[in-house]
Amino acid sequence: MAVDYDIVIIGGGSGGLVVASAAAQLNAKVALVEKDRLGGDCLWFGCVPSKSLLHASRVAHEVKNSSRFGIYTTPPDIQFVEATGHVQKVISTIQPHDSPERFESLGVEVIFGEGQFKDEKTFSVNGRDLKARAFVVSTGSRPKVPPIEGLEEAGFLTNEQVFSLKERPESLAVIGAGPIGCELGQAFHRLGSQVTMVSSRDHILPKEDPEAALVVEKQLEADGINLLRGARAQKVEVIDGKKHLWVGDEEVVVDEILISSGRVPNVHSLNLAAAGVKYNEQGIEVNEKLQTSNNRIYACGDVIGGYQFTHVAGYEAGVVVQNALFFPSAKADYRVVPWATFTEPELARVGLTEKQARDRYGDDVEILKQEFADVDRAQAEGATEGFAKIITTGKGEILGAHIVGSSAGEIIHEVIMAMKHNLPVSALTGIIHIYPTLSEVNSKAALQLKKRNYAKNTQLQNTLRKLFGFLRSINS
Ligand SMILES: Cc1cc2nc3c(=O)[nH]c(=O)nc-3n(C[C@H](O)[C@H](O)[C@H](O)COP(=O)(O)OP(=O)(O)OC[C@H]3O[C@@H](n4cnc5c(N)ncnc54)[C@H](O)[C@@H]3O)c2cc1C
Ligand SMILES: NC(=O)c1ccc[n+]([C@@H]2O[C@H](COP(=O)([O-])OP(=O)(O)OC[C@H]3O[C@@H](n4cnc5c(N)ncnc54)[C@H](O)[C@@H]3O)[C@@H](O)[C@H]2O)c1
Repeated sequence: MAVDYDIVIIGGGSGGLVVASAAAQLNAKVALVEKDRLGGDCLWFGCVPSKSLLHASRVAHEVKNSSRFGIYTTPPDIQFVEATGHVQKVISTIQPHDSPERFESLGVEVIFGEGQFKDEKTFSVNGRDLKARAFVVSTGSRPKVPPIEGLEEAGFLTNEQVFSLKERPESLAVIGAGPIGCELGQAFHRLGSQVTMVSSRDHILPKEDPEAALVVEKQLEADGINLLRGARAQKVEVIDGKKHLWVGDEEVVVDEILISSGRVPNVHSLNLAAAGVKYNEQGIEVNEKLQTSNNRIYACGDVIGGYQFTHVAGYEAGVVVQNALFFPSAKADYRVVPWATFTEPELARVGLTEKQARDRYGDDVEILKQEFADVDRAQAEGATEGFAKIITTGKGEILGAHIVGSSAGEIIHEVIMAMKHNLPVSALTGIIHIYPTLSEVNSKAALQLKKRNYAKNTQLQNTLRKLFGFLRSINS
């Protein structure tokens, strides 16, 4: 039986919008179902507002600390509402790119509504039954709220409310020290809130290289953030308008609580069972072609768990477009997935950690670590905290990289390029780096393998010693 659409996409965020625009530009018949606004978390409550707020907070910090460069100012007068005004301005400048009008102009039928699967071949929304050759579920994720006694009654913020606050909370407890907690904790603290961060682990950013995460942790504490490690909030109570939070033996009294303790996939209202789509707590189960247990239905982005980043949702969307519109042969390849946490200093990563590398490659692992303090540009800018750590095999195959420091999220790209194209680490010393740039941290790290191998090669050293001796002896 004929169907109306080549592809019906459910969820118009980072993943769904890429599928929609690519499919429409390939002349497929496309419908996009969105329950709220196009743009998803990244535009409204995620990447865009968080990076805009972080920038404002970084400026405040720079002004406050400018005396180290001989620039004296009065303490900055931070108008919080104007800083969040900057955030909203950035969102509205970017938003037209994700607007219904733009997608309609590409030929996408945009349907606003929250629908459900009726059966294995039908998605029903606003009383209409949509039948398609393929469906894509890209409904994203939402904040996971931990079971803390009294939290619901006391009220709390998540990333969905925090960017539209009209007043700065004078004090803020941040529950969870992953990327959301660290980025927003630092931003609010630098904009004038007194921040207490509660980390269930002994260190912040537990998914990162521990040594690199420690550099960020030290900066958060140097900023003045009160970090409670290895602790969980148990109870909240509102007393005289303040939120009293019990964390182990400590009682923390704050104006607001921000929850940043992980994400849950948006699967529940879709009636996935009717479509034969399996899911678990992490999200929808997919194979490497991003097909669900119903091979006509694909899924991508946060809703499949895994790497929850905008650029990964976009990458997966590309795989889905190929497979859903044509023959399903493309496989998602996660060998080289980079990301960054945009605190100051930034922490960027690609590939394996030191531990993962040692688990897989045993003793055949080299750690090439270069401190920013030995990079001239870092000295010039007073940005000497941090390092680049490139992990390779003895022969120089790049297994991973962890850069913590100023602009780490930018600097890491040449390592990503080398790794993706299977270039050895020597490729990073084989190009001329502009002097003085922070990117020299990569070539300096990479050079260490060459030096280390030369230091081990006593035969070559002796040969060269003899050769130069001979050349000197015949030089008249
Ligand atoms: C505070 C914060 C900061 C972040 N910073 C970064 C960053 O700097 N870099 C980065 O790469 N990633 C960042 N992320 C992660 C990034 O936002 C997500 O990985 C990305 O948005 C996932 O894209 P997605 O398409 O899966 O979901 P989304 O972009 O969230 O899109 C899902 C869409 O589906 C819609 N939807 C949900 N349920 C239904 C339904 N039943 N029917 C119809 N529509 C539905 C939603 O309304 C939404 O529009 C951040 C996240 C947060 C929370
Ligand atoms: N710069 C970026 O790319 C960026 C920024 C923000 C978010 N993100 C994405 O969003 C995802 C979600 O971020 P997140 O920070 O919410 O989640 P996360 O899962 O990465 O970190 C949450 C942390 O909270 C801790 N935690 C859980 N319950 C707790 C409790 N009751 N008390 C104290 N700590 C508790 C967890 O152990 C964990 O370390 C990230 O994994 C990332 O993929 C990316």
